[in-house]
Amino acid sequence: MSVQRWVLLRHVSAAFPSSPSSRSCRTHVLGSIRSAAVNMAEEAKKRAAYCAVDSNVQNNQVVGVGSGSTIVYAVDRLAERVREEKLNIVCVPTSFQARQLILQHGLTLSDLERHPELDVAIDGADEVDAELALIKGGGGCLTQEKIVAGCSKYFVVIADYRKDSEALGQQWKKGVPIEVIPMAYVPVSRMIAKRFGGEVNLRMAVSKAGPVVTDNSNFILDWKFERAQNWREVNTAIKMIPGVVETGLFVNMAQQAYFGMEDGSVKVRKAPISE
Ligand SMILES: O=C[C@H](O)[C@H](O)[C@H](O)COP(=O)(O)O
Repeated sequence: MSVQRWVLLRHVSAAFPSSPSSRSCRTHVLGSIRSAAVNMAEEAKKRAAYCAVDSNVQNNQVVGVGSGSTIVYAVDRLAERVREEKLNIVCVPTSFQARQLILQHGLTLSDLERHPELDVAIDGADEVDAELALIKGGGGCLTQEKIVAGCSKYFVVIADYRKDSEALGQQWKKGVPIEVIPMAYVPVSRMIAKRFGGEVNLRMAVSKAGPVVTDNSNFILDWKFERAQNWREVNTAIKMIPGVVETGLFVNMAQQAYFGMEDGSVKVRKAPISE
C-alpha cells in the first residue's frame, strides 16, 4: 500500500469510529478511495503505454503485441497512429487475447512463420526489478510472450507505478508463474520446492472448475519464493526440469521500461547493459 493511501485510510478510520451508521459511511468512503486508486492505476498504465508506442514504433515495422490489461492501451494507441499517420505496421500477437485485440482494432495480423524477426515487442509485466528482470504470466500468457520478445530486436515493458521495484518479490506477492505440461505438475512442483524452497501452487480457474489452462493447453504453477535469488541461474535451472515449458522470469530481455507514475509523469528506465 502506498504511503498516501495508508494516510488516507488512517484519516477515514479516525473520522468514522465504529457505530452501525458510521460503518456504512466508512464502507462508502473506503469504496471511493479504492475506486480512485484503480482509476489512478489505469491512467498510469495508459500514459506508459502511449509514451512507449510513441517513442518506439515507426513506419514499416514488425511489432510484437503483449498480453494483459496494460497492452490494451498500447494497441489503442497503435491503431490511432496507424489511422492518423497512415503507418504501415505488422503485428505479431503473444496470446489469444493479443490476437483478438489486433483484429478488433483492424491492425495487420501476422505470425512468426511470416515474420520471425521483429523490430520491437511491447508488453506488460507483473514486476520489474532494478536491472529490468521481470516477472510475467500473472494472466497466464508467459510462454508465447517470451518467444516473441526473444525474436525482437528491442523489447519494451509498459506498467504502472505498482510494478516498479528494486528486487523481485517486493511488490508482486503471487510468485513466479511457471507453465508446465499437465501430467508433470506434481513432480515439477515438488522439485522446485525442494531445490529452491518456498511454496508451489497449481493455479486454479475462477469461472471454471479445475485449473487454469493456458493458450498452449498447459497448466500454470505459481512459485512463491522466499528470498531474492540469482534469477538468471534460477530461470535456467527450472527450465531444465522435465515437464517445464517456460518460466515467467524474463532476465536480460527487456531494454527499456516505461512506468506511469502516481503524479502523472512517465518514468523511463533502461537496462544496465543498454546504457
Ligand atoms: O500473463 C500475462 C502477462 O504476462 C501480462 O503482461 C502481465 O501479467 C501484466 O499484466 P497487466 O498489464 O494486466 O498488469
